[in-house]
Amino acid sequence: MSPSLSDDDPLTLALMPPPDETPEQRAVREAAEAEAKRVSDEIDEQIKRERENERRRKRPVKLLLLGQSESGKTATLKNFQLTYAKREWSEERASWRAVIFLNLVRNVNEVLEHMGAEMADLPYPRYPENESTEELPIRPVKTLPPLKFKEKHKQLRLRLGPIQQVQRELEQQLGAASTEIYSSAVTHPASFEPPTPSPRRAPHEFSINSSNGWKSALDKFRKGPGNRPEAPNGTNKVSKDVEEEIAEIIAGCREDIKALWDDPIIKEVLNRRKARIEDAPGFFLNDTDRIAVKSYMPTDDDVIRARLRTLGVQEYRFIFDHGRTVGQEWRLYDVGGTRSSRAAWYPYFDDVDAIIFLATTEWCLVSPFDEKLSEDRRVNRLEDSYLLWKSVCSCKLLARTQIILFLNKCDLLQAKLQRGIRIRDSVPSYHNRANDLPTATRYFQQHFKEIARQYSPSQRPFYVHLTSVIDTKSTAVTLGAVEESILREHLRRADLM
Ligand SMILES: Nc1nc2c(ncn2[C@@H]2O[C@H](COP(=O)(O)OP(=O)(O)OP(=O)(O)O)[C@@H](O)[C@H]2O)c(=O)[nH]1
Ligand SMILES: [Mg+2]
Repeated sequence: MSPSLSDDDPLTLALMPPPDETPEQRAVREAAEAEAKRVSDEIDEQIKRERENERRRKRPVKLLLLGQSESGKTATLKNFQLTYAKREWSEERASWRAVIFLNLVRNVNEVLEHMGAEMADLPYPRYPENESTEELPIRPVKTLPPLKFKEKHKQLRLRLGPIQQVQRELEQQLGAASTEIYSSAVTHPASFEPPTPSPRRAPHEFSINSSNGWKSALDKFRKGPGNRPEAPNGTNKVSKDVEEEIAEIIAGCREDIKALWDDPIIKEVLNRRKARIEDAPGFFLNDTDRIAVKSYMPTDDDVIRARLRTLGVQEYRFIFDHGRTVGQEWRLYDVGGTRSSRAAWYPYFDDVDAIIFLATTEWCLVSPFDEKLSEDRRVNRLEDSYLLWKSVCSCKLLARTQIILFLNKCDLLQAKLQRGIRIRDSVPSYHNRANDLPTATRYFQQHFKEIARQYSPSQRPFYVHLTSVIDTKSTAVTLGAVEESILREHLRRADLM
C-alpha cells in the first residue's frame, strides 16, 4: 500500500471492493477495472504522441535565401520582417539611417566624379574588378565637343567637397559591407560544393558571420539604450555623434545636391558617360529634399531600397506575429551572393525547409545608349545566374528541399523594355518573340524550369513568382503564398521525422 494511503483514507475506502462482493460481481468489477486501465493507458499514449508531434511542429521553419549579389535577397528578407515581425522591423528601421546617408552621398560623389572627369576630359571610367583580373574593353574615344561648364559647376564641386569625407567616414563606420565587389568572369559553375578538408577552408569560415555583416554594421548605429550594451570604449556613442554630425553636413549641402542633380549640363555629362545612376541599387538623389534634413528618419520604402552588401551568412530569428504561423519561429538565412562568398552556403543546406532563389534577368538587357557596363559582363551575369540555379537544383543534399524561384526586379525589366531595349540584341536565342514583359518573363521562366527539370536528382514541383521586392504591398501577397507552401512542406517533413 502506498505510504500516503491508509485503510481509513477516503479514496482507498471508495475504491475498495464491497465486503459482501460475490465472485460474479468481482469478475465484472475486475473486467471494468481492466477496461478503464486500457482506456487510461491509451489516453496517456495519445497525449504523449501529441506532445511529440507538437514538439516536432514547433521546430523552427528554416528558409534559405540564395542568388547572385544584388539579386534582392536582403530586400526579400526585409519584406519578411516588415510583413511578419513588425516590432523588430520598427526597432531596426532607424538604424538604416546611416546606410541611406551613405547611399545618397555615394550618388552625389559618383555624379561629381563624372563631372570632374568630363571637365578634365578624362577617359570613361572602368569598374574595379576586385574578383577578377579580366579587363573590360576600353570605351571608344569621345568625338563630341567639350561641354560648356560654368563657374557654378566649379563652385558646386568645391562646396560639395565635404561629401567625400562623409562617404569615407560612413564606410569606415559601416565596415566591409559598405563597399561593393564587381566580377565579370564566369567560366565555371558557382561553387558551394561540400567543403573538402583543406587548410584554406578553416571551419570557422562556415559559421554564422555576425561580426561583420550588415546586422553588426547596423548595430553600430542602433538607437537608444538597452538594445545593446555600450561598447567599453564608447564606440556606439561616438558613432551616434558621428551620425548626427553627418546628418548636419548633408543637410547643409541639400540645396547644392539638388542643384547638381537638376543641372542640364550634368544630365548631359551623365548621358555622355552612359551612367544611369537612377537604375543602380541605393539610388536616393530624387529624395534629397526629404533625406537631407537633420531630423530625417527612414520610411519603410527607404529601408527596402537601401543597399548594403551582405557578408558571409546571416541568421535571422523571427517569431511571426502575423500570418498563418503566428507564434512560430522562423529562421531565415541571408547569404552574401558574390562568387567568393558562395563556399560558405553549403553547411546551411542540411535540414532546411525551403529555399527562395532570387534571379534577375534585366542584367542582360544592354543598350549601346544606356549602359556603361560591357555587354560581356551583363550577359555573363545572366549566365552566372543560370549556372548558380543549375548547381542548386542538382545538389543532392537539396534533392527533397522545396525551391521557390523569384524572378525579381521585374520593374527594372519592364522599364528597360519600355525604353525600347531589345532582348534579342543581348540574348540571340530570344529570336523574334514579342519584346514585352509577359513574353520575356515567360521565356526566362521556361529556361529556369527546363534547367530544374533536367538537373534535379528527382522530380520536384517548379514554383515561380514574378517579383519586384521593392514593392512591399505586392511582395506581402507573394510572401503569403510562399508562407503557406513552406508551412505545408514543414509539416510534411515534421510528420516524416
Ligand atoms: N528596382 C528594384 N530594386 C530592387 C529590387 N530588389 C532589390 N532591389 C534593390 O537592389 C539592391 C540590391 O538588393 P539586395 O537585397 O541588397 O541584394 P542581395 O541579393 O542581398 O545582394 P548581396 O548581399 O550582395 O548578395 C538594393 O538596393 C535593393 O533595394 C527590385 O525588385 N526592384
Ligand atoms: Mg544581401
